[in-house]
Amino acid sequence: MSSNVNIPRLDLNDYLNGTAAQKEKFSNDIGTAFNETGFVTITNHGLDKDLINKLYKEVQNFFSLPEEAKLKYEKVALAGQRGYTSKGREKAKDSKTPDLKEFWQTGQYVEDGDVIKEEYPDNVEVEEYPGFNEVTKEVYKKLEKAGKQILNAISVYLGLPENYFEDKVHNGNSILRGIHYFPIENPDALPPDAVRAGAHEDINLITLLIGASADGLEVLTQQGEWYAIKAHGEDIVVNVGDMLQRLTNNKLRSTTHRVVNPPRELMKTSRYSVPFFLHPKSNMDLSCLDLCVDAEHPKAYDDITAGEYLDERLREIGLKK
Ligand SMILES: O=C(O)CCC(=O)C(=O)O
Ligand SMILES: [Fe+2]
Repeated sequence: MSSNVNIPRLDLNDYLNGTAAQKEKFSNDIGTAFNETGFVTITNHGLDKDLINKLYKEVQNFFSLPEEAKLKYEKVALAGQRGYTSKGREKAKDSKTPDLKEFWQTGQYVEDGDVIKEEYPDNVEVEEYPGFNEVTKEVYKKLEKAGKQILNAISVYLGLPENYFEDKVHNGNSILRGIHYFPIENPDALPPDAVRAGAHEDINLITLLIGASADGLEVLTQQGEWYAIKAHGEDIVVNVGDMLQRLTNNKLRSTTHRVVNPPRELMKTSRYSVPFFLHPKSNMDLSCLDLCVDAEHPKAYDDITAGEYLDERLREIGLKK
């Protein structure tokens, strides 16, 4: 494995409360890493240890419910965008075999009277565990806030106004996803290509991932090697998604990543993780930014809105018919 993989550990507090020099360094470091590996880890992101522990406890509670109880919350007609998605439904874009996971999705809470609320399905509430609904809401709001702060830093790196994304992500179509990679009782019965999460790129602008309960996340480096991400304790992992790669005409990279199966002796254990997929509103124009297009970097993508792009991608991963 190559040793010069640039996945820096950055302190968000440097950007928010630091000196002008610390702020500038944060923007440059995150921009450079997003240009090279597409991944960073972030400390001081606004979620404390107790909140993260509570989140994992509630996520485990929910997935421990019997399958019939969970299926009450499955909304196939909503393309899994809210509530529960059962085992075997989602696969990576270029894969035929579904991922070895089940998940829950919480969407935007529009609480300021914005008419955009009509565009979004209501969130689904878990009756058995009221604490699940409370903690997912709190985590959604805190990760959304951290995500907006990170987008400000990226805007500065790109030479855009610091608030470039503000109106585009306000009440945006972001999703908090609680994932359970379930135990495999009989590994020999698995299709040979069955993995926890097949190699993929995220669809959205940026993803903020709360440290998973076990190893397994790997990123594909520019040298074509798989590199294991190790997040320390409460750090979050932040990566670029395809919408930001498109907008920046490939200046920021949406890096391929996957979640590998555990070694055989750990196959009967669960893995939990909670990514937050930060999306803009559906009307955001994802046409490549003029300042990312020049003779050396000709425009690589057709113009599209975020809403059109999301529909295209949900079809490719099997969630939308
Ligand atoms: O579970 C993880 O560590 C990553 C999950 C992921 O990449 C995704 O859901 O897009
Ligand atoms: Fe991902």
